[in-house]
Amino acid sequence: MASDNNKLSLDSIRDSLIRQEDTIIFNLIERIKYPITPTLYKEASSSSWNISGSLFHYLFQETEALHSKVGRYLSAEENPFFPDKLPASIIPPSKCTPVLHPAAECVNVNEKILDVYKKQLLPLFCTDQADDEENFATTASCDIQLLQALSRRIHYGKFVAEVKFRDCTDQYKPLILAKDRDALMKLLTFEAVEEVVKKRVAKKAFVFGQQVTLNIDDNTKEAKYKVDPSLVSRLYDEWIMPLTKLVEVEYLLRRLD
Ligand SMILES: O=C(O)C(=O)C[C@]1(C(=O)O)C=C[C@@H](O)C=C1
Repeated sequence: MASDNNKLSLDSIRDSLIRQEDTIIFNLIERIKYPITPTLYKEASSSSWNISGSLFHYLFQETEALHSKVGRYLSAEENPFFPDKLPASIIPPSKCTPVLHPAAECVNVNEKILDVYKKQLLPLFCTDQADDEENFATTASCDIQLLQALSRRIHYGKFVAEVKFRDCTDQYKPLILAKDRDALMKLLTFEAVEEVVKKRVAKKAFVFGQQVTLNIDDNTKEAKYKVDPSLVSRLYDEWIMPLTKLVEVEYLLRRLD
């Protein structure tokens, strides 16, 4: 969708952001089935595993390398976490006209996303602090899928910014030329939209995280949810939307290069 210039509108981009909420919430529910598993993220040098860095880092880098070979990062919607380590794609690039300005390639906030994920999000969502040795690989695979979904959503800010720039070039141009970050941030912010996003993701977390049973008596029991809806709302409020807006500003600042 985001590679089709004709269909580019703020509504279509927002529809995609809404659909991506489902992916993020389902991936979050999958990841928090497992405990935090701190050993996964520790340097493996002290263990008998023959790798440098942590097991999580090793699996993530190898996963990205494999995905790169089959063309994942040729898509403007995908942004690698380890851009310096990617092998070339065996698939040729698409012949479609790119939607984004070429400077989009320089905007990548994955380092920040990874830092926030390990230091703030995992401790917030995973209530069990233990290790689950039997599920190291499965847990790390869940991390990778969730991080890729978060990264895709946050970097979608480039498409949002492109549409806003095309729709209101006269308003954006002087602010870009003046490199006025604060004014750009103000112009691209829609507080009413953000309020709706926060409410909708909480409702989705509530609906997707319910225990579904066929027994009518179970409805009277106290409901248990797989993820706390208020935390999902906070995830969007404190991390996902601010980082999306950061991507929007960074993209706009380069839009006239
Ligand atoms: O929908 C937009 O206009 C966006 O820029 C996306 C988004 C978001 O991240 O959801 C970010 C900033 C706006 O204030 C509202 C929503």
